[in-house]
Order: sequence, then structure tokens, then C-alpha cells
Amino acid sequence: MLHPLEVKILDLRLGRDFPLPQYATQGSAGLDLRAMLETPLDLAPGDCELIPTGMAVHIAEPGVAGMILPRSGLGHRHGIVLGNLVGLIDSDYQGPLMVSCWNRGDVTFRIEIGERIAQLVLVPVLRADLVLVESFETSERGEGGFGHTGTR
Ligand SMILES: O=c1ccn([C@H]2C[C@H](O)[C@@H](COP(=O)(O)OP(=O)(O)OP(=O)(O)O)O2)c(=O)[nH]1
Ligand SMILES: [Mg+2]
Repeated sequence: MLHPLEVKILDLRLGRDFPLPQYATQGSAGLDLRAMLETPLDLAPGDCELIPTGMAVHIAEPGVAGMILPRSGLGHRHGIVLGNLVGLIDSDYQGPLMVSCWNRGDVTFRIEIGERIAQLVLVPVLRADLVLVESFETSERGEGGFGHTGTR
């Protein structure tokens, strides 16, 4: 299902020299984001750089958020993941959309201008209204966690 998303182009090459972010297939969940760099960037092992996507988005609805996630090919094959592991885009954020790229591998990776480096997923959000209580009605799990149910 398509949901309108306001996009402001900040880098004029986007949509002119490089396609606007798009879904790779009809069923893709992620909108591929491009590295709108001035020059190709050699990301050495362990390095982390903030990379502009050349655009801003305004989600506007508090019930929706954006999540920036790694592309699995880059992450698995080349160790290029996100410095913040996952980027969370607030519905009221209107600034430049940035991707923190981290080379967790052991080989320098060149990020080319316009390369699709990460993906933006829109997700529904429930915002919590905190209800203070003295105790919880006991659930089946209770306070057990962190492996409490075993592995088999
Ligand atoms: O990968 C990311 C993560 C965040 N942002 C932008 C959008 C988001 O709404 C804003 C703030 O992000 P977050 O709340 O995760 O960071 P913070 O460290 O809590 O900053 P703030 O105090 O501005 O909320 O930064 C990005 O452009 N890319
Ligand atoms: Mg925050």
C-alpha cells in the first residue's frame, strides 16, 4: 500500500543525474537511499561517516516513523552497515536525511557517488500513554526473560 511522503530535494543531481529513491520491485519494503557525495568515499575498516542522501522527508503523521536499515548485500558481503545500527526518523523531522555508514569489515570499501547505500522503511508507530500502576496482573511469563524459555 502506498503512503504519501513529502520529499524535498536538497541535491539537484538527485532526480536529474540519479534516479529518485525508489522501490527496487513492486513488493520491496525499502526505498533505496543514495549516497549523494561530492567525490567517491573510501571507507576504511572501522570508519564511520555521515552521508547525505540529498533530500529531506517530512513524514508529518505521528503514527508513522521512518527506519533506515542496511542493505543486506552491502552489510553481509562488504561489512557496510549503519553506525547507529538502525536510523529512526521522527515524523516531525524536516532536516537533511543522513545515513551513518560504518565499515565493520576488514577491507576498505569505496562508496560511489549516487550508490544505493541503505533503505528507508515506513512503519506504523503507537505512541505510549504511560499509565502508572503499583503492580502488574501476573502474566504467563512474569519477570522471566533473557533466555528464560530455553533454546529448544
Ligand atoms: O540515521 C539517521 C537517524 C536520524 N536521523 C535524523 C532524523 C531523526 O528524526 C533525527 C533524530 O534522530 P534520533 O532521535 O535517533 O537522534 P537523537 O540523538 O535522539 O537526536 P535528537 O536529540 O535530535 O532527537 O535525526 C537521520 O537523518 N538519520
Ligand atoms: Mg531523539
